[in-house]
Amino acid sequence: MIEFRNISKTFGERKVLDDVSGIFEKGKLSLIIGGSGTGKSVLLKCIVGLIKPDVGFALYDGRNFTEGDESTKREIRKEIGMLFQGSALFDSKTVEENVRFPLDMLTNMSMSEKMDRVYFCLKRVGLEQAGKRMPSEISGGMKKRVGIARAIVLNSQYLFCDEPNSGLDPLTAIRIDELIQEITYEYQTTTVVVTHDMNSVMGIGDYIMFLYQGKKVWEGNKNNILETQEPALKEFLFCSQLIREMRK
Ligand SMILES: Nc1ncnc2c1ncn2[C@@H]1O[C@H](COP(=O)(O)OP(=O)(O)OP(=O)(O)O)[C@@H](O)[C@H]1O
Repeated sequence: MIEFRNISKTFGERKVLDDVSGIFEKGKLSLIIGGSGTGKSVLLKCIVGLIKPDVGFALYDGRNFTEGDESTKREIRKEIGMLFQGSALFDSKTVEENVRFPLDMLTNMSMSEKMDRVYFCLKRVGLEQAGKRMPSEISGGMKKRVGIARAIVLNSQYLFCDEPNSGLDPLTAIRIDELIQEITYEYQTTTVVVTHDMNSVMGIGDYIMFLYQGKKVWEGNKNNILETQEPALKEFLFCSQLIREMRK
């Protein structure tokens, strides 16, 4: 479980996050949603330690990641897996080497132990045949799968995914969501997804936090989101003609 309290962040004159608190539970998929520029990525970065908030902190199963000592932070960092926007694979490394990278950097495992783990993870995402290929030789959906394999290779307790569906066709996007959902339930990870994608909101949102102008203005889940009376969330949800027609 990740709990974060009172997170605020200002860049120059602009308050990008204003006193945001919340809880992401273990074994569940938590989504951060909202329009462009509302602070979703900055919140994610504050929680994973890439940006230091002006105020507030994040607790990882009770351990303070924002204000804790270096050894606590190092311990938590090893338990975090990240799927970056655009997959962020190393173009000059094979699929297998990309997935192995965190093991090379952060463990003392032998090469055969590492390769066992790499192929276990590649198999889990359906890519055990693609280990020797280069990122340029595989599709966008496969790249996301490689990114997921790399994110879980350290047996991550906490999985963060920044726009995992961006640039994918709708069917591939749903397959990636399903894979993230399966992994969350199977390995009981605390999973956090930043997304705009309405299919994701309705398909995998065990918990949903809606940000508007840097504030959390609604929280709930996929089963009650369509009944919201929050004006900014209604505008976000029902902005497309298709969704308005479906709602009728
Ligand atoms: N390092 C930074 N320095 C200055 N301003 C920043 C920095 N990072 C983000 N911002 C600003 O903070 C605001 C929120 O950005 P953020 O990336 O969190 O938005 P977002 O909700 O993730 O949007 P999108 O969905 O478009 O990615 C934006 O106005 C952005 O320009």
